[in-house]
Amino acid sequence: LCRPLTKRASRGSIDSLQWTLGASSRLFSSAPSNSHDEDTIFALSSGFTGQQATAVAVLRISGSQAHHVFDSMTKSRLPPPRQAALRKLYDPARGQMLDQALCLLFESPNSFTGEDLVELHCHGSRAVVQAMLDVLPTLGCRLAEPGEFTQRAFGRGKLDLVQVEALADILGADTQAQLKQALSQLDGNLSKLYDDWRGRLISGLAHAEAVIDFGDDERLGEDDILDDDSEQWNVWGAVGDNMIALSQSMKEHLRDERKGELIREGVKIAIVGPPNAGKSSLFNLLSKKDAAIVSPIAGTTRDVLQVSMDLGGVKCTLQDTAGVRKDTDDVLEIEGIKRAQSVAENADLVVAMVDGSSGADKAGGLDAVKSILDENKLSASMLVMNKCDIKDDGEDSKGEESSGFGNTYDISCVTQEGIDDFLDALSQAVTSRTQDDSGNEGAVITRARHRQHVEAAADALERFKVLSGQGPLAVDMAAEELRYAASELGRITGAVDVEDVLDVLFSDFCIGK
Ligand SMILES: Nc1nc2c(ncn2[C@@H]2O[C@H](COP(=O)(O)OP(=O)(O)OP(=O)(O)O)[C@@H](O)[C@H]2O)c(=O)[nH]1
Ligand SMILES: [K+]
Ligand SMILES: [Mg+2]
Repeated sequence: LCRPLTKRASRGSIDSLQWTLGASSRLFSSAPSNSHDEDTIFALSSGFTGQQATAVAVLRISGSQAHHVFDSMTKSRLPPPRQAALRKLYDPARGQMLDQALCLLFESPNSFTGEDLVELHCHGSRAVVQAMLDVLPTLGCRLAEPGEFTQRAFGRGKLDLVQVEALADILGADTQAQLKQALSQLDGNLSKLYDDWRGRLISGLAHAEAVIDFGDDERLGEDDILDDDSEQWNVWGAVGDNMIALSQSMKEHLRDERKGELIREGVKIAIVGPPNAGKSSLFNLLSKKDAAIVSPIAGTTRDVLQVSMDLGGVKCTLQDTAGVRKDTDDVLEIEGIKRAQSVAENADLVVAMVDGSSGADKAGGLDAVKSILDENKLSASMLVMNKCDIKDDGEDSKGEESSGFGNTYDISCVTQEGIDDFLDALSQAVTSRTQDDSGNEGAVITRARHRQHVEAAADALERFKVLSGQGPLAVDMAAEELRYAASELGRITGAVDVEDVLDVLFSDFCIGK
């Protein structure tokens, strides 16, 4: 943990967090402490564009010398911890006043980093910020690497890895749903679930260690061990049942339709349909931007366009695609269709749009859309019949070909007829894909990284299930699966530590007596 972050990530702390989290979790495990980590660091923690002044600029100083650094800049006594105090700040070498700032002092371990920490709420002008950045390095501290404050918080156990991720998500949140989810994760909801599961695995493992080390004649809770039905020694007993129940919980946790990940990453909505259906018109209408070119020429859109939008508090990525036709030799068009198909395949929600006006080839349009969607995508899609403003009254806009699609909506991008209803339905579809009605209190998987580890742990428990039925000779191997599952969960929160097993062994089973 204590090695410096790469200089590649130099654009501020969020970038570096992303980079760090993308790297191997081993980075966080148990690197030895070095002098780099003992440095007292400082950084401008509030946003500063470098162009425009802000009312306030917050500088943070963290490390063993933080209070000393602050002390040397003021000519009055240090304020008590956690109490805001107005102080004049000086360059001690020249005696020149730098600013008058609101100052906050935190004492280790009760600070964000867990170290002694000082926050200076200065005036946010370029001159003040520059003066502070010039003077601080002369006082025995150095500029922090991106993300280094958070890295120290992790190293001192103030945050676990899942909470570090949550912090990055809070800083990157665009929508209320993202924010709510990240705040719940920072609060420790997800960590608690994984820690709890890991605790159960370690207990199970401790039981196995006991059986292995002392043999089953040690009477490790005789009732648990004797299997009534078979009248054989069942080495796992209730512990085995507990592990199997745990594997059920994990499987349920994984059956979440990626709701948490969808909230975090955004719901991908693809608009697909034949040329000239009005896809780009709808794209512009929904995104309230003139982002896509609209024209009566079929084949106007070639590339995939996308915009982010907020639908009912959920982040969505709306994608416009090239028109799809079944029979074409045009190389450019074929490439466009290929891209449209790939966008549809990767979308969480497909809006299939055809020209529903009188005289339009609806059957051909619907047929073309069907040719690029698989059955699941098709049945979950929303079918939009556009241009209802130029449709004869009473004419049924859709024919038999619309069977297989999801609900149908008649709209006009020109008169905006039917748009409100369609938008409501779209919002609802997005919400139903992201709302967690399991009552899980926010303990949902938010990243593929979590999913991978939980899946690996669940797989290990499946193997445990088989091995645990194979009697005393397989205890070793079954225990190994529990160990593996526990370490996979430990990797999620960054807490892998084998000593736990021994701790539980002696505290839970009292074998030493
Ligand atoms: N009357 C009427 N015309 C529409 C409506 N929506 C779009 N149009 C017109 O239909 C034509 C095609 O619209 P686009 O939005 O470019 O259609 P597209 O599906 O993106 O077309 P490609 O990108 O070429 O596949 C344009 O002339 C639009 O002005 C509508 O609801 N009613
Ligand atoms: K067009
Ligand atoms: Mg278009």
